[in-house]
Amino acid sequence: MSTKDERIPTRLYLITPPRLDPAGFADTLKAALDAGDVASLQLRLKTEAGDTAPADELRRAAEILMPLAHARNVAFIVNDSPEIAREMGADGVHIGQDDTPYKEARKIVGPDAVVGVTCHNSRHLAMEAGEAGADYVAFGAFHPTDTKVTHSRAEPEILTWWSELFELPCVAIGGITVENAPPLIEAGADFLAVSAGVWAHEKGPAEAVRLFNLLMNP
Ligand SMILES: Cc1ncc(COP(=O)(O)OP(=O)(O)O)c(N)n1
Ligand SMILES: Cc1nc(C(=O)O)sc1CCOP(=O)(O)O
Ligand SMILES: [Mg+2]
Repeated sequence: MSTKDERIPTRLYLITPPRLDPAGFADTLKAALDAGDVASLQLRLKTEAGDTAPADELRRAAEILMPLAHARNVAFIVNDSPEIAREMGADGVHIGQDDTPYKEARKIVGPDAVVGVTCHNSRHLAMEAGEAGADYVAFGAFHPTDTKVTHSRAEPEILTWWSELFELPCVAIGGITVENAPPLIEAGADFLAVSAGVWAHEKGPAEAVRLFNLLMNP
């Protein structure tokens, strides 16, 4: 088992606000991505009812936002839709337990794309996803969140358990802020997936990205 000092530093995985005007959001995104290291950006657009946004909305947002991410060496992940991920040339897709099943998603996006899977607080779901070929497993929610209605609560121990047993990266998600992030980093999260903790930070998204990076690369 590697000690904390030997570990590869945890990195930031940004998740877009669920509703946005891509042209109006572009400058905010550029400032956030220029403020520090960001591993990936997930395009997660939802209707008011919480369903996946219509395909044309996903397409337009990807057309505008993906080049900004790629210009800064930030991977662009599409949430929910492997078809849009493939069509737009995204770096991958994130699927939950109620989305396209892993095998089907992998067939659509191909062997070289990233496929991430929601595993809630389940060791079983994570081992199943890893066994199937997922590129990362996501555990959550670690804290209360207004961004998504959640039914599972994960504890930092699941990150330590995973990191000590498996090479596959693990992502922590759910209500993560600069203030509550340190125990998740310590526990072994390879990535912190954050939405409101960055976009709604009181000092602005760029400062939030800077502060998260201070935690991850002290
Ligand atoms: C990195 C990451 N982890 C978990 C989720 C949640 O996915 P899902 O359960 O499919 O819920 P929605 O995000 O689609 O509402 C995620 N998107 N990203
Ligand atoms: C998209 C998502 N999935 C979760 C899970 O528990 O699987 S929690 C969540 C919301 C993430 O946004 P914020 O950083 O604003 O809490
Ligand atoms: Mg989903």
